[in-house]
Amino acid sequence: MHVVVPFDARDPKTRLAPVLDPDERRDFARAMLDDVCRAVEETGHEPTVLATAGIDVEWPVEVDDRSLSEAINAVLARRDGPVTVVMADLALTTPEALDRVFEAEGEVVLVPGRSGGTNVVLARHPDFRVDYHGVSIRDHRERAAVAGRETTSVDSFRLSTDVDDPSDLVEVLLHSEGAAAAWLVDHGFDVHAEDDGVTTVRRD
Ligand SMILES: Nc1nc2c(ncn2[C@@H]2O[C@H](COP(=O)(O)OP(=O)(O)OP(=O)(O)O)[C@@H](O)[C@H]2O)c(=O)[nH]1
Ligand SMILES: C[C@H](OP(=O)(O)O)C(=O)O
Repeated sequence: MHVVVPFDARDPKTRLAPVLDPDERRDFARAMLDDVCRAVEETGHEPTVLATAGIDVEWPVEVDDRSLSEAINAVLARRDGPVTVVMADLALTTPEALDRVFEAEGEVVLVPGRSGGTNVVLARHPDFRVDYHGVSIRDHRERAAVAGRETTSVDSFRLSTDVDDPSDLVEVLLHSEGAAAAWLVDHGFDVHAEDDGVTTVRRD
């Protein structure tokens, strides 16, 4: 299985700017990338990082500075067999969660992200192409349906939890033991219960 992990190496995780400065966002994004790639590796597949610029990681890196969808579609167009795309911000990923995707049947297997995104795509049909951003889960289902492809959804808390906004950091602290969670702890983040919900605080 060809497993691609797309990564914005230049200015990642801009939505975390309220709580992390640019260097911290890069470091935290890299920690999440490491967690995702390691989980992929533990399933027995080697991840390829599809990055917007050269980066130094333990896994093969392909550099493509086109938009996310263009870069992924170029991979889908040139590969013969099935391709899985796993987003690099799935800090709660485990090998077991990924195995559920690899074992799911269907020509197109999708894991929805919260708020309309598509966190994992397994494309077994050679004609399937992605269209990320906006309500991409709806767009991907519609594309598959129009083409008469069978779509399977995998319901996974771990894989549906992408880390986009500051409120998502609670999930990393509570449910991950990987590099991203360790990075947050090292940088003073902690879970904090308030009257109106659970959030994070950052201590000096
Ligand atoms: N190769 C590639 N990967 C991208 C690109 N844009 C985003 N990604 C990656 O695609 C995944 C999902 O993207 P987003 O959730 O929007 O992440 P992001 O762009 O780092 O975050 P924001 O700046 O907050 O939107 C993450 O793994 C990103 O690193 C791109 O233009 N090219
Ligand atoms: C790339 C995008 O990610 P989100 O912005 O939803 O996290 C999507 O899944 O379409």
